[in-house]
Amino acid sequence: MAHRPSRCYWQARSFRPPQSGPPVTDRLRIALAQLNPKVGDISGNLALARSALSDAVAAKADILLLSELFLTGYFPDDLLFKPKFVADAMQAARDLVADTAGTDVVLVLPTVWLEKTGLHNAVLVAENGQIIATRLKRELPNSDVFYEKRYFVAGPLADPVIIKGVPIGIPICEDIWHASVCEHLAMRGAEIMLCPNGSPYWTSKQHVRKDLVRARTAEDDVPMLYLNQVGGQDELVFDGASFGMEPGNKLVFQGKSFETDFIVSDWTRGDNGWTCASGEVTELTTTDEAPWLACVLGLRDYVHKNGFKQAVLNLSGGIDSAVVAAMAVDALGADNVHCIMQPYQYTSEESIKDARECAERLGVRYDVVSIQDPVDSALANLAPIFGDRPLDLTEENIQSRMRGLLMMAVSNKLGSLPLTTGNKSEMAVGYATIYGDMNGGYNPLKDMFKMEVYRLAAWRNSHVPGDCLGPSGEVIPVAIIAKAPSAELRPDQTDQDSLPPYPVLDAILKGIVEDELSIAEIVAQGHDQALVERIERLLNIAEYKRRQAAPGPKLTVKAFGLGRRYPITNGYTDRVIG
Ligand SMILES: Nc1ncnc2c1ncn2[C@@H]1O[C@H](COP(=O)(O)OP(=O)(O)OC[C@H]2O[C@@H]([n+]3cccc(C(=O)O)c3)[C@H](O)[C@@H]2O)[C@@H](O)[C@H]1O
Ligand SMILES: Nc1ncnc2c1ncn2[C@@H]1O[C@H](COP(=O)(O)OP(=O)(O)OP(=O)(O)O)[C@@H](O)[C@H]1O
Ligand SMILES: NC(=O)CC[C@H](N)C(=O)O
Repeated sequence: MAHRPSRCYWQARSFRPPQSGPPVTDRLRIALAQLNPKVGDISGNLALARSALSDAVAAKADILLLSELFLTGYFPDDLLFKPKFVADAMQAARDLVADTAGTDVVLVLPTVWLEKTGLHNAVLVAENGQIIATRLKRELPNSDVFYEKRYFVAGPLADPVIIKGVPIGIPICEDIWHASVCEHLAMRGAEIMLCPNGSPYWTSKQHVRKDLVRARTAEDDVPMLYLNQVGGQDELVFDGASFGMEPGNKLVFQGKSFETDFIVSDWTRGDNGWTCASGEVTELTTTDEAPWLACVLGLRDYVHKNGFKQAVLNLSGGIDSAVVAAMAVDALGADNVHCIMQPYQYTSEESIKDARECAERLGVRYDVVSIQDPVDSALANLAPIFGDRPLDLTEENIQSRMRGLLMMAVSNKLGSLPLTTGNKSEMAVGYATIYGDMNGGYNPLKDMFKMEVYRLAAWRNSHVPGDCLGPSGEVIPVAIIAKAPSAELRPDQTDQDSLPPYPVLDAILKGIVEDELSIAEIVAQGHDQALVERIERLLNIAEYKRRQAAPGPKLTVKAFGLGRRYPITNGYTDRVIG
């Protein structure tokens, strides 16, 4: 059981600031810079940090905290294997440290740092142009989307750093997910904890973090300031939502979610430790708003950070492409989104009408490009090879591939980033055409089950969340939400010709993918055994498609991509024994 010091214990801690050290203060103004760094852009991130330092000076802050691995961005992956990259990041850190000269701000700078022991995920504490302390992350996360042990050496349990005479504990992100680091810091006299993070979003994460900090502050009787970064980075979205908490579950400030923020808080030492003059407590995002904002921020940053301004997508009159179009408008603005309807002989009048209506409501550029001639021409040219073989998926996939090809042509010519639209249910079972509708650079729905897509479409029709740029009102025509999903690749086709109803499919997939259940356990939930076995088979044999699929934002505890590494060539099948 974790050690729980009492207030008396707090007052009798073994560690006290040295008498010869800086004068002890009873007041601290602490600034947290909740920023959006770009991975690898060391000079751009340095400029952001310098601007934050100026803001901290202007705010008369005593301490400025930046987020984890700030100058490289979180997470730089195998860039860390390049000695020059590490050297450049360390030089930028030294340059930033030098900038603190002549200011009253102590900078707490998380950065990659090479020590005799190896490469570390570290924090430098800089005062008046000098590094006054270095602290090394002890708990290196190595599960799901994290693999820090591939790069870093773990640091030792360390003492607090004396900042303006106050012993401050600096646990780094994963360090607070285990009791021992904070417990040691408290034992050694820490009076305040400053925790820099690179903590990506997924369902309930904001509440999970609060629970953790509530536990640490209760165990150690020390307040904590939790700083997270913001922004999209390939498959991850960082949601910010930084906060401060005193022991006793007292939330003293709450920063913005999915937006940058600069939070200044005033702390005073009293008989019972440090307390904060409570600051602004912004509302946490709701269950519906959070995944929408994660998709919007992920999409916006993917487009902008990769040098694009505009996006293009194929708009079918179905729900998936309508939702992606709305997200793209929220992310980039209507002027920067281009939708293309590409009808073939199986495309219904209703789809053409619904696609146009959706585009008009969103205010985007909309073009209709028929694929009738190029598909028919391809089929005529292939006829000598196909002979008298019956029509099958081959002909359907040519339609899809023609649409993908033409969208890529528009992307090449106009310089817009192509978006793809396959939801998590489809991507799970391979219900998408490789090099066809799977074409595209980024897929906002990759980690969103189909029923969730419906739910969020209805929700977006009555909300314009956060800093979204799209119009208010019913941007997705209800006809699109109400109709049966269809790929329209042959007459009268619906998704349910090939798949079970989506509520059933999603429940089975959640069991297999997110909850790691066995087939027997899912059958015990009331699902048909033959169906569960079929879905598991489809899931496994579609791994090759997912491995070639566009990235998309992680929204759930288990997303396809970084955090779910399955073999493509895979002989394992779970079968109910008995
Ligand atoms: N292990 C492996 N490694 C690498 N490649 C592998 C492979 N196994 C098959 N393949 C290749 O993949 C091909 C099969 O995949 P693919 O060509 O995608 O074709 P396939 O998966 O057979 O068909 C596409 C599916 O997507 C559905 N769908 C739903 C909604 C919309 C759309 C749309 O397109 O708009 C499509 C459509 O109804 C159909 O069920 C094989 O012919 C083979 O070339
Ligand atoms: N006629 C079309 N014009 C333009 N794009 C199309 C057309 N048909 C399909 N697509 C593209 O292929 C994607 C896959 O089709 P799919 O049927 O899975 O999705 P959807 O039409 O958006 O939604 P739903 O599955 O609910 O019908 C679409 O999202 C769209 O990007
Ligand atoms: N950067 C980290 O150490 C992140 C790990 C931590 N488990 C989180 O998701 O917040």
